Amino acid sequence: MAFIKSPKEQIRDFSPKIKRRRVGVVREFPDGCGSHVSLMQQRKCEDGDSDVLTSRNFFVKPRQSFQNEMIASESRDIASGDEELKIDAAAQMDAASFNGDEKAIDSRERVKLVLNLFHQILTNARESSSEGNLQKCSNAYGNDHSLAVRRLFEQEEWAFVPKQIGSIPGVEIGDMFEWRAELQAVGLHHQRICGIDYIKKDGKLLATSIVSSGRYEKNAISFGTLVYSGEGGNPRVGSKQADQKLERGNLALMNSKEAGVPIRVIYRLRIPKASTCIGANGKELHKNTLVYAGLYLVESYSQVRGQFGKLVFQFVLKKVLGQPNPIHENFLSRGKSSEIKREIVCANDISQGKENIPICFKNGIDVETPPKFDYITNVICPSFFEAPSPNACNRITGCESSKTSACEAKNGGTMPSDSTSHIPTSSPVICEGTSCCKCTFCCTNGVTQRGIAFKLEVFRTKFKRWGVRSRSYIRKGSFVCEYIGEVLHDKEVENRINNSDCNYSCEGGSAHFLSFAQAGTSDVDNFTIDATLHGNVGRFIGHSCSPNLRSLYVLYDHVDEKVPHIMLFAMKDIPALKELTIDYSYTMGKFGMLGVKPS
Ligand SMILES: C[S@@+](CC[C@H](N)C(=O)[O-])C[C@H]1O[C@@H](n2cnc3c(N)ncnc32)[C@H](O)[C@@H]1O
Repeated sequence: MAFIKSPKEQIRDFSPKIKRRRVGVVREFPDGCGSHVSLMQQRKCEDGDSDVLTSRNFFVKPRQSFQNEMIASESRDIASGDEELKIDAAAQMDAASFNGDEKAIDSRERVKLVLNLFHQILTNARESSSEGNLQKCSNAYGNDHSLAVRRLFEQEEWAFVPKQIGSIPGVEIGDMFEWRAELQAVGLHHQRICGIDYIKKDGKLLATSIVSSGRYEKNAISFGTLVYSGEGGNPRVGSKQADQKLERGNLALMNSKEAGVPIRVIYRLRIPKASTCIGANGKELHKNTLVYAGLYLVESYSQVRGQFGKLVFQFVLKKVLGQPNPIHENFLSRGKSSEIKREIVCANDISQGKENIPICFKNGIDVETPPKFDYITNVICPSFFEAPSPNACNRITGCESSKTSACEAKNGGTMPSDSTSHIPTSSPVICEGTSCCKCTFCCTNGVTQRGIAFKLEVFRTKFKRWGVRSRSYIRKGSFVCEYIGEVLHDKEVENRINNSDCNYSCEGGSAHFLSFAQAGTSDVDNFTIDATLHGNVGRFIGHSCSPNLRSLYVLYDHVDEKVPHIMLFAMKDIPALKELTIDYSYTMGKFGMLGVKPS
């Protein structure tokens, strides 16, 4: 478990360096929540998270065998006359034949790399298609996706994952894909057209994975249960109307039921036009997205008369318990209007064009309209605060890595980020590349400076007024938003609350303060961010005892650790439409939210 810290390390990371003087306001959160969080509870919060970045061994497959399998596998999709023969050849290749040199690669990184390579190859192939190359190859291999997968495995032998039963290392529940070829590239499902994939083990066909595409009669109604129609005899996918036979995929599913073998299930979602998702490859996905939903067991099967009067196999699959839902189930329901559609959009963009991505306001509960406040995208510093001039930085010529740069030195010798996220770090403050670096935007360390990258929306909750959620899947570690408002001395906040008119007591008792204490500061130097009158989407983020966001202190436009930017990051993978929450308590991440008690 790469990033789970020992209790000692957590104390070092999170405990305030100074004892903080309390200001005269009271934190407000549900009973039993938000009070002192013990270390064990903190650990539980973090442990509850699936740590997908565990290293596993990865084996390299010999070139000859994977090529045979690819040829057999693709031949089946292209459906030639001697299909049966080739299927058997493919099925005989099972996970056991997977031998070769051993190479330790982090499995999650491997999956990301494979997808990147796949897209790179696809792009290159498309670019060269003007010269007619792609056309020629497309004809030979099926289409450009097949070609890209094939080239990927030819060029990068290690990338090939043979057909196997069970989870694929590095692929997580909720991972999203745009094309079937991507499933093939990462080893989730090797069939490009057929919904059922299988292997032959000890002379028996066993299903490895299925893609529920909704092209057959029965649709998924929930992630817990999938009613899946067998293959064959479906004119909608080009075959002749006929009774389905207990052979190939159908036989494999039946055998898997008898053997109690788990099957990977991939759903094709019907994502409403207005929403977006971020796929495992970091791309924004729109509709027909494929999502990996986890392992399922065939519970029963039967033969029923289908809509064309022919016999159809129906398999009922149940999700293996203990696995999370990959995404909001509304995406599965079709035909009837979902909760999401019934919501009224109160404002299309509360940021009024100030954010990269519009932030809309939705209310499906009552007739309340959005509260009024001034939307800002930069913290407002008090008049007495003078942005200190950054320390001399030796990274002045551009993006080349320099072990001695001020940023790296401040981050303990490394940059704790890749191009989209910050990895957990023991450094209390992350230095992202100050203005002196002159490479703020091209460096991978400029994660938060690029602004909000997910389609966030403010929505009406049942019990705590407004909350924030994302319409897209957020991967663990991703930057979500900054908490923005006016930076004030605690004393000033206290005054504002005591002398407040409606501004600090209206909005149903909601308060919008976030206070932080820093090492080496005196009481006089304690600051609070007040987002009551001026703020951003962060002011609507609710409290939870098991939050999905955490804060990190980030410096980029100055180096004054007293007033860092408070950046909120996903501490776990967050399915689309799940409410985003932070822990308001003081003990997590050295900051706390102060709320006014509702009258
Ligand atoms: C930063 S605001 C969050 C946005 C707020 N819900 C709103 O409608 O503006 C903090 C306030 O939200 C409410 N709140 C946040 N999380 C809550 C929770 N888990 N249970 C009840 N109220 C909560 C409290 O009124 C708190 O003072």
